Amino acid sequence: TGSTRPQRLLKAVQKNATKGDPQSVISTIDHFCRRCEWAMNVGDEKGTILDSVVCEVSPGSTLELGTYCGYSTVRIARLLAPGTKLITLEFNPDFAKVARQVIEFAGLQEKVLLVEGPSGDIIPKIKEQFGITTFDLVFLDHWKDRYLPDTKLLEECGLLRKGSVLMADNVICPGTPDYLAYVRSSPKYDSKYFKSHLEYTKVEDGLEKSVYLG
Ligand SMILES: Oc1cc(-c2ccc(F)cc2)cc2cncnc12
Ligand SMILES: [Mg+2]
Repeated sequence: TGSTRPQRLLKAVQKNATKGDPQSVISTIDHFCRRCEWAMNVGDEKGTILDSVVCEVSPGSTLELGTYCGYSTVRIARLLAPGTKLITLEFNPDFAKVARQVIEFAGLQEKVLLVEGPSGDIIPKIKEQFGITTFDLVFLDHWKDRYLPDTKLLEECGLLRKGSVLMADNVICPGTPDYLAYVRSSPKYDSKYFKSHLEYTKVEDGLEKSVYLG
């Protein structure tokens, strides 16, 4: 049987990137997606915006919803201060299998905890299982119909604090209308749209940055 797109992306990383060099892993995946096969990574254009927010927040604790092949996991983890960690949740076991290898190839496995399973089931267990009080930064990049319920779950589970930053991918394409309406109308959030493009294309997309006001 043939390989999958994530497996072909992993092969490209193993062949062309430099072990232990996160930037080479990022550049290799971007090149693969532009020249060989499009894949749903946040990409280089939106990735640069994400990088700037990660640096601004300089998070002690980070949550990523939706790992896929680990591209944004590597982007974020490479910027984290020593001793700080990123928890990333992935529902699809085949994606998780590839992501673990990409993250390890980048040499970032000590900074990343990849947890397999549905975000709605895992989020309520995070405090007790991983000793997290609150998240300083959350990157939402999973199924679009989970953005709003998972955000409400993070609130209810006391995983957000005054100043916690939510960064949401794909708020235009594929689009997350219920999530956008919520963070833009709720008095609990201060929300801002960063206009960009769908990864590796000219189609409009963007990131929504929402600061939790408590
Ligand atoms: O960044 C993304 C893009 C797309 C996507 C797929 C097909 C298409 F035509 C347009 C956009 C889907 C995603 C699912 N999960 C997380 N991120 C995604
Ligand atoms: Mg995305």
